Amino acid sequence: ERPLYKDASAPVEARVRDLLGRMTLREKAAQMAQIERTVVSPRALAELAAGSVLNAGGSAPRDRASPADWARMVDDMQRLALSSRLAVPILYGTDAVHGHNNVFGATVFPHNVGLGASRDAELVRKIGEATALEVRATGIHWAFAPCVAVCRDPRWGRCYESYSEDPEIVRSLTMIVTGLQGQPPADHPHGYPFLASVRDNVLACAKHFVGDGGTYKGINEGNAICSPDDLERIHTKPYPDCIAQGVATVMASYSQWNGEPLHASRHLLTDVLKGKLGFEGFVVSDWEGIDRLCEPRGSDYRYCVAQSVNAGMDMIMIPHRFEKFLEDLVFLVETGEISMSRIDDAVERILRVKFISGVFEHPFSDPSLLDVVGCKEHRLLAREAVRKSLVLLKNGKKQSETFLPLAKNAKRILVAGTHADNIGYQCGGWTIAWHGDSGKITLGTSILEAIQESVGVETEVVYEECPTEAIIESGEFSYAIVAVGEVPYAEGLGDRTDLSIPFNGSDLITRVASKVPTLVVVVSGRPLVIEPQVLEKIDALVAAWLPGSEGMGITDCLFGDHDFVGKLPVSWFRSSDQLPINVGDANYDPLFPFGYGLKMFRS
Ligand SMILES: OC[C@@H]1[C@@H](O)[C@H](O)[C@@H](O)c2nc(CNc3ccccc3)cn21
Repeated sequence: ERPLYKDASAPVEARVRDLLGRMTLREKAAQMAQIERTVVSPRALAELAAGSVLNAGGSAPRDRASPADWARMVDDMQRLALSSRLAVPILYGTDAVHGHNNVFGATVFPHNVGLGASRDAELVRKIGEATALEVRATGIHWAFAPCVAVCRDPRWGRCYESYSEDPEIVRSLTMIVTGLQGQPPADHPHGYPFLASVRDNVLACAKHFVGDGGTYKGINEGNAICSPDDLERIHTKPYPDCIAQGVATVMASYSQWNGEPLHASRHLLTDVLKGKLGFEGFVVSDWEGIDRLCEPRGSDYRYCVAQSVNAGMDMIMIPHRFEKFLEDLVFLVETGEISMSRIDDAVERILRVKFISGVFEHPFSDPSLLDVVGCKEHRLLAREAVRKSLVLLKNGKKQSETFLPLAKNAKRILVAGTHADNIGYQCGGWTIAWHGDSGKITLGTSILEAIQESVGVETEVVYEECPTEAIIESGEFSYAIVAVGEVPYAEGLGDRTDLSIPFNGSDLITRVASKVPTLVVVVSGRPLVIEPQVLEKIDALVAAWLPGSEGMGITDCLFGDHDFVGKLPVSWFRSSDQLPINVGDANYDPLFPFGYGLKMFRS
């Protein structure tokens, strides 16, 4: 008769125990494996029954794949998994970290640093809801979000993935977990994974546990050197809030704490996260995260597997060497280096998440959701998020005068700069490609397009990415908007000690502002150096962070339809040699302090 684990009316823990009891050691080891979509095969899913699949940043069924292409791909994989001996469905995971950013045409929301400037937990929850729907539309069950790093040094290439340098802001914005997963009932058991609706919600992943944003000099995958108190007070701080919301998974950090790699830290993964904080979901490694436990990377894989699994790692994001992983893990258990009780704990956690996720009852995608990807309602939400993320840093050269709002019916305006007409630049990393890209990489509205859309018919908009002196001088412009900033980057590619405005942005600003009243919009993942002699020349300055696809959110404020509400979530340093500089430091002397943000209108 029907095995208990297939009975949806049975208690989850009974289903877990029943299924676990039926599994061979190899099947248990396979459940602990997460493989990349390009190594999926009938052997991997139907024969060996791998537990999970992911796509790396930028890895898609094809160029500009449609939501239906994505859903078909995931459903095909699921069909293979369901043909395995015990028919345990896979969980498919993806980095939907600012919308469903791998998918062409999906709504691209502001990156976390901009949401930190909004300080709006309810907005962030709604973004989670919208993102969950767009992810579900493509048949995907699990988002590797939110990143709850507390970035303490903006030289870090992942600074923009952090909501703030202030752990309290990060904590409040963990509300995205409730958006992604749904709201747990009041009596939901503490620490237990939760998913409200298999149709509308996706599993979340709090990452990267712990101290990813606290490494020395912001070096990516580096070493966080701090006391246990500081680790808890700053970096661990957001995790209890994620756990209280029923977060289903936690991803381990590539970084080390006082020299100990997180991927091999029994103290932090087991004693703290699972013990003290009571986390009952599962811990997943980062990409080849266990390989980094030996030198050369992955050379002694058996050692890497033993160290991480014994530390409390439950699922390994391998992502390619699946059969090597299987072989090593089975060997380690058979030789007693890893106990069967540790394996059972890991597999119980994985099965628990699969049962509460509803994937056993609803293993396939819901085609009725397909039109939700990039829908108008979500784009309006993203536009609202952009508005609320902007920080007004200067408005007028003298105390009395104000420069913004800009006139919509000006005779002639100059729009200039590398970031004025570039969707890729305004989306930043983790968009379509892993480290992002330049140009029309997805659907959206550039700053220039938003300006053209916002001004009156009589207004002439002159766009020059890099205007000549002649154009600047002869143009008779009412005012100029200069959009400059950083090109997209991800992870270590974004580690930088020179935080001046790239492409000689400061020179362009000076050339234009010397002749024309000028607003500067900075599009970046972090504060950039603005020299005093440059700052004094410009009439207004707006930090736009990495706003994503909805450029209209910027002009909504520039032209006065909405006031600015954003406040700096990070300290705006004067120069890189001040770093690290965080609110609360002694001799705190930023150009603009944490929490700073002007309004246009007297409220
Ligand atoms: O995309 C999966 C994960 C992502 O969720 C993590 O936040 C991030 O740390 C992450 N990085 C990679 C790939 N990293 C990598 C770095 C250098 C060379 C090749 C891959 C994958 N992932």
